[in-house]
Amino acid sequence: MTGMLSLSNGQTFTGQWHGKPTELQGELVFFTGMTGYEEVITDPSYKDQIIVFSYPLIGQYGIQSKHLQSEKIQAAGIIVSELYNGPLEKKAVSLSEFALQQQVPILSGVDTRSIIQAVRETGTMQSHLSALQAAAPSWKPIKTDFFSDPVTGSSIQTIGHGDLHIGLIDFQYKSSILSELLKHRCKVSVIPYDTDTAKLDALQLDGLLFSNGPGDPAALQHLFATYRDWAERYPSLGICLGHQVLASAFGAETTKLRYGHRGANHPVMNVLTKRISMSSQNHSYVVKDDSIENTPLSVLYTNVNDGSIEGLVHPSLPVMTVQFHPEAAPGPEDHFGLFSQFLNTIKQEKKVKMHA
Ligand SMILES: NC(=O)CC[C@H](N)C(=O)O
Repeated sequence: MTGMLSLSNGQTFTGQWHGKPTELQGELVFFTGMTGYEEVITDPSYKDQIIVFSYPLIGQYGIQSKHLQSEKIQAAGIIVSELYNGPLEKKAVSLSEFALQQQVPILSGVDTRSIIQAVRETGTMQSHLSALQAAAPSWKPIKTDFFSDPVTGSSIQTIGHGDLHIGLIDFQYKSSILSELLKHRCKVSVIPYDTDTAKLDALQLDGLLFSNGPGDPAALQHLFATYRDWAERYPSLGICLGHQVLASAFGAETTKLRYGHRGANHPVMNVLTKRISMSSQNHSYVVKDDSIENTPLSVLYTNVNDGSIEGLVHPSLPVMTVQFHPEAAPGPEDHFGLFSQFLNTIKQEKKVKMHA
């Protein structure tokens, strides 16, 4: 079956449709990593987006549940140049089978280089995928607020055992972030992002990890004062959306990049050591450079390609944030050490308190 992708700048692309015939709209973003499609399509930060993969062959190793970042495909649609469907290792299901089960369409056989060029030239766009080759209906605005409804029905879940008890502030965390904490033998409480401060305090946590998440961090503005209070009282690490939210809580502003950073080889520099390392990234928004002066925070990491802010640190509190993904999944493991650094800081704080 033939399918069509229409972009809001008027360009259209036809390819082969995989899945039930349907049509849908979503923000079109591109991922440049050569591997890692299992992690990418299930990463909740890609919620409702249509992902174009720049690597020309996708599906080579099927889908294995251990790599998934959440219980389902979060992307609204998947676009690839060539789709591989087998043969595969016994344990793996094919990407197209997995997507079919979850009713997420794949468009293959498309000129992904031209699509990505269009996104780079026009910037992130609304796009329409259709099996019926129907023209796009009138464009809906891109959904960027995933946090306006209160979290109902979710409660605090505690997982694992260990000396340190970490609160994972849940903006729809990637499972690899939780696994990193569990690997370091932490007890982790997953805390809905709009939990009452009294409930959070009752857990007697040793530190907070503000998770990644979809959409615009400004959608959480109503909670910035609360997060600042938490970060001033608990050692805190922010990852991606968590970084943007903590920066905003301390007075910074965020803005949307033209087409975002999504890939597995984004070089970042530690401005103190001048050391450059490779990072995994998936974001549209960044903390605005000139807004840092309104905060107590200072820049610790910058992006080598475009100079944007990649990490912040508080001068006197144990608060650190990174725009990139230290948990990788997918991507380089250069920043796994940030988890031990965060946990060692907490241990030091605890010692200081014990002897005070
Ligand atoms: N991975 C994330 O946490 C993404 C953060 C935010 N939704 C952005 O696109 O910038």
